[in-house]
Parts: sequence; C-alpha cells; structure tokens
Amino acid sequence: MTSIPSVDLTDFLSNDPSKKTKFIEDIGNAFENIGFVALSGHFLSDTLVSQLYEEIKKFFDLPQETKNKYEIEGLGGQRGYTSFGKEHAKGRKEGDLKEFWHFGQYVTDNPALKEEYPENVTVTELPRFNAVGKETYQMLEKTAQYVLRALALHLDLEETYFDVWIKNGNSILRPIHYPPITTEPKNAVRAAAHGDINLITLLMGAHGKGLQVKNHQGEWVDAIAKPDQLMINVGDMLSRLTNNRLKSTIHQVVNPPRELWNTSRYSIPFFMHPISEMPLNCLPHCVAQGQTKAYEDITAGEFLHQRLIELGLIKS
Ligand SMILES: O=C(O)CCC(=O)C(=O)O
Ligand SMILES: [Fe+2]
Repeated sequence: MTSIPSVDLTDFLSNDPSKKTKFIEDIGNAFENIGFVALSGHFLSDTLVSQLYEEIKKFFDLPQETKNKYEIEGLGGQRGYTSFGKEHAKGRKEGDLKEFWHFGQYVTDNPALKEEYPENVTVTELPRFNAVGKETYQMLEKTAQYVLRALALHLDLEETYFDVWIKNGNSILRPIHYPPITTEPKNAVRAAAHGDINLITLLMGAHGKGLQVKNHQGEWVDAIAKPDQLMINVGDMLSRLTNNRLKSTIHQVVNPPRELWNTSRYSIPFFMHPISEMPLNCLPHCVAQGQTKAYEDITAGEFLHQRLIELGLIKS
C-alpha cells in the first residue's frame, strides 16, 4: 500500500445499513493493512479547529519563563507543558525537536478516577485556552468512540464493547509545536520513528508534509490529510488486544528541507486511552488455531507506566 485510504464517519452514523457495513469494512481493512486512515465527517467544527490553533500558537509564543511555570514536576508530563527536547522515542537517546502541552480527562462523575488522574493545568495568561482545549478533547473523544464501535463490529465483538473501557478513559490531547530549525540537527528529528502507546490516535494537522508511515514493504509513505480530515491510526494497545491483527504502524515526522527550516509545524494528536483497569490480553478469537499469543497479559495502566519510563517522561 502506498497511500492512506479515506473514510467518512457520516457513513457509519447513517441509517443506511450498506453505508455502515462499507465503512466498517474499509476502516477494518485500512487498519489491518497500513494501520492508518484519513477520516472526514467527524465532530470537530471548522470554528473550533481554528480557535484551537489560535490558542495553541499564542501559548507556544509566550516567553519561555512563562511556559516553564506550566512544566510541573511529578506529573510525568501527563498534564501541562513539556519543554523542547525532553521526550525521546522508545530506544533513542536524542530528544525529539518538539515542545507540547497535555490536556487530560475531565471527570465529573467518578471520585476514584478524579483522584487517580492529575488535574488539568490552567493557563492564566490566555483566558480561552483551557475552554477551547476542553471542547476539542470532548469532540475528539466522541469521534473516537464511534471509530471504536466500528472496529468492535469489524472484530466480531459487541458494537459497544469498548464503551465501558473508554468512559472517563485516560486520554490525552497533545498540541505539539515543532519550532523552526536554526542549526543542522545532528541526529535529532522532529519526531523519531515510533508506534503510539494507546488504543487509537486521532491527529489534527497532518496537512503539510512531514508525517510518514512505514508500510509492509518497509517504505516510508507520506501521510497527508485533506483540510477536513483527521488522520487516525492504531496504537500498541489495540495491536496487543487483537494479537497484531490491527497494525500499530511505525511513523515519524521528518525535518523539512533546508529552505523550510524557518517554519514551525503544529500538530494536535488525541491519544485515546481506556481506563487503567482495561485488560489488554489478546482476544481469544484473534489468536488463530495453532498460533500463540504475541504478548503477555497486561492492563492498560501497567503498559502505560512501562512506556512512560521508556520515553524518558517518568523515572520509575
Ligand atoms: O506531528 C505529527 O504529525 C505526528 C506526531 C506523532 O506521531 C505523535 O506525537 O505521536
Ligand atoms: Fe505518533
């Protein structure tokens, strides 16, 4: 496969069973083959998207000392600001050429989870930043819920299989700024090759060149979305659950050619996580007869903890 397939979520939401079936088939095939799909018909409005870009550009333009106030010790980078160069891909030493912000879950009806998750961090300099982030978070979460319903049907599970695991899930909305490049980077890239940790990722901002996806033949394929599309991909948690039937594909963000070094890249992934208790044990019917499970049993919470250590975001 040398390009990323496209699907329209309104087909899944329509009352036409043939459109719904076709959506399930197309997204299922895309996730079994290349692990990525471009999705239109989601719940984000153009106004919300432009407001979010406006706010995050204003945030990353704040003086470094102001941004540093929001990099709070002990949160493992799970909320607030993470400064330039801090996170590295699993297995690498060089930090990625990026700074980012994390919005987390807004729990209102579960005191135990409210206790478990760190509070969101409020940016006092920008009055609309937090509200716009919260609305985007909730619209992407709703979009992801329907995508997971389609995948559940593709996997011969109950349509609502994931619903209980993603309600109040530990998802993260991560606006990223890749600043202009000023000197020849030695080994560092904007985002080194990696697989995402979570169930699925919904990415805003894959409209310019930069994001590349590794196909089965080991070739890097450009992943460029149309303005109204989100790029969606399978993360490692969903690969584990399906014994690699759905592919968590390795991807990277390459540095631009020299004539474009002076430009920033902004992208905004939403990493859909379940609650920590969700078992990621391979589904028995995804393990073919005579095959063995590719992964040890583990919960989502334990797996996330392991990976945050490997990414340099927490110590132990
Ligand atoms: O910036 C992008 O386009 C992709 C970022 C990404 O893959 C990630 O943060 O996991
Ligand atoms: Fe990623």
